[in-house]
Formats: sequence, structure tokens, C-alpha cells
Amino acid sequence: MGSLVKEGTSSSSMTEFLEKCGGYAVVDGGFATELERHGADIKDPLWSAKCLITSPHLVTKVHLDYLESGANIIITASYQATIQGFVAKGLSVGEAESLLRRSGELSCEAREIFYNRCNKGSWDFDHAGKASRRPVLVAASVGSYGAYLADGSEYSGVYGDSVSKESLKDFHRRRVQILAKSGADLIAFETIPNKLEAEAYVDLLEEEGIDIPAWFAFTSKDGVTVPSGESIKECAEVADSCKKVVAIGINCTAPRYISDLIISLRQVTHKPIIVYPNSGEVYDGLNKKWIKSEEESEEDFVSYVSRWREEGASLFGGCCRTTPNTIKAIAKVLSCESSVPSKLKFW
Ligand code: MET
Ligand SMILES: [Zn+2]
Repeated sequence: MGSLVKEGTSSSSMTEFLEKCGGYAVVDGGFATELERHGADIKDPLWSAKCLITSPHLVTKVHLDYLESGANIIITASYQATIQGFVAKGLSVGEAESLLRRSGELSCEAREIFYNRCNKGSWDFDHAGKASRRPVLVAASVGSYGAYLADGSEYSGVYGDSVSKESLKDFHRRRVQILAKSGADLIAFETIPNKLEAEAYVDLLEEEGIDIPAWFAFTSKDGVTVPSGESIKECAEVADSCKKVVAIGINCTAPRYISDLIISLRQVTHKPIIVYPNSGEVYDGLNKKWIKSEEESEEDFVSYVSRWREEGASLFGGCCRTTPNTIKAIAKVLSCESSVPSKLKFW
């Protein structure tokens, strides 16, 4: 079982995990994408979190697919799971809280099933042929307030004047408290579109005594700024200031922007950098559809990974529209390279 030392919520706990993994870690791929491939209908304000109610067996299946593909970190189905969203569906607050807890439990159960299968993939072998269990962490997903609005505003970063840091804290507080006690090893704040929401998360981590660490993943549409127009550097500085943040990075962003973003992140933090881009397609929030990009293919995505590693990232995965095949390919590229010493291997 993988775990981050709970009392030592500094980036050293992530550095130790990375060392155990061989210097880098593989994160899973698009969760909602994979649920849809298995037949789930998630065109709903709850999006992938709808499956926590209707088809938890598919949630387990997708986690297992990613573990079998080589993931060291699986992310829970809670990206769009909010108490407010479940209550709007007619559930009670108690039922909503149970579903949040269940998202963590389902990931932990999938990890146990994976280990108990005792197949080749759940073991790592060092150069001397010594076997050890593949380290696996569970990250509890917290999607941004914009994700809850389900209007694509996690990609615009515009929440309007009525939204303040305090209102964002009130929105996320109970959910973060519950996910921190769900069995997950860390919290994944994902698709953060502006500085205000990063500040709200830092306050919550510090004020609510959250006893597991977190990573902050921002999104970008130009390689320089987050969707609100604020620079990635100023947003990353907010994350860097918090001891409980053990990795900082980028998710759900086109692969072509990742290099520049890693270079900027490296200028403001020494914490491990995590990148899990989407396929490069663009999300049409109103019609809830992904629009194909002429500029990128899955092949391009994987060919970037070595470069991202040289630029200083150490956790790699995929976001929307990536699949277990993407994750297998990332794991393969990285394992081929791990015998070659990298000057940037450990941060
Ligand atoms: C819009 S980004 C979604 C992130 C989430 N972890 C997922 O893969 O579904
Ligand atoms: Zn995504």
C-alpha cells in the first residue's frame, strides 16, 4: 500500500514517494472519458460523479484499467462530486457526504484488488531483479467551483463579482474535510482557473487542519497564464507558500503548452512538478462536447514526455480524452529512460 506520511505534510513526503517509484511517477488518465467508453451516460451536471450513484462498479473498473496500465497514482471520481450538486439532484446532505466518502473508498478498494491479483504488473523489479510492490497512491479529486457550475467556467476562470475567497472556502470546506478522511493519501485540486481559488484552497488546508497533503494543478490556454489571465507564476507562488502542498503543476491543458509552463513553474518552486495534459482537443462547455484538434494526436502527446522530464517535471499522466493506452505509453517511455541518469531526476 502506498501512503504519504500524514504528519510530514511537506514536499519531502512526495520526494520520498518519487524515489520509491524510481524518480518519477505515472498518474492515471482521463477518468470521465474512460467511464464513457464503458457505456456510462455522464451528460449531467454531476458529470463523472454521477457514476458514484448509478454505476460504482464502472468506477472500480476504470481505476483497475489505469492500475493495469502502469499508474502509480489513481484519482478519485469526485471531480464534480459536491454536496451542493448532489442535493440539487434530490439527495440528502447525509447521502451526499456518504457518496464523497465512497469515492475515496472505491479507489482504495481498487488498489487492494490490484495488489491481491498478484500479477506481474503490480510488482516492480530493480536492476538486481529484486521485486517490490508497485507504490500506488490515491488522490482525492476536488474540481474547481467552475466545474460545479458545469458551464465550462473552469476554462474561463471568470466567476463574477459575487464570488469571493470566503464564498469559495464556504463552497469547498465540507467536501475537502470529508475527502481528507475518505482513505485517500492526498488531495488533488484540479483544473484551477484563477488565483483566488488557489488562495481559498491554501486557507482551507491551513485553517481546517487537513491532515493529508495536496497537489495543485492549474489549467492554461496559452502556456503563460491561467484562464483568468493571471500568470501561472503568481498562481504557483500561492501554492508554493503552503507547506501542505507537495506538488504543483498543470492538468487538462493542451500538450503543446506544457513545456513553457514547466519552465515557468521551475522558476518559482522547488516542489515536484506534476503534468497531466488533455489530448489537445477543446471543450465546448455549453454543448458538453470535445472538439477535435487538427494540431495534436495521441502520438504527439507521448513524444513530449521525455522533454517534460528534462525540463523538471516528475509526475506524468493524462487528463480528458486520454486513455489507458496513453498511460501505458507514458509508463513505457519513462521506464525505458529510468536506466539513463537524468540531471533532474530528483527534486
Ligand atoms: C476537466 S478535468 C477532469 C479531471 C478528472 N480527474 C477526470 O479525469 O475526469
Ligand atoms: Zn480534464
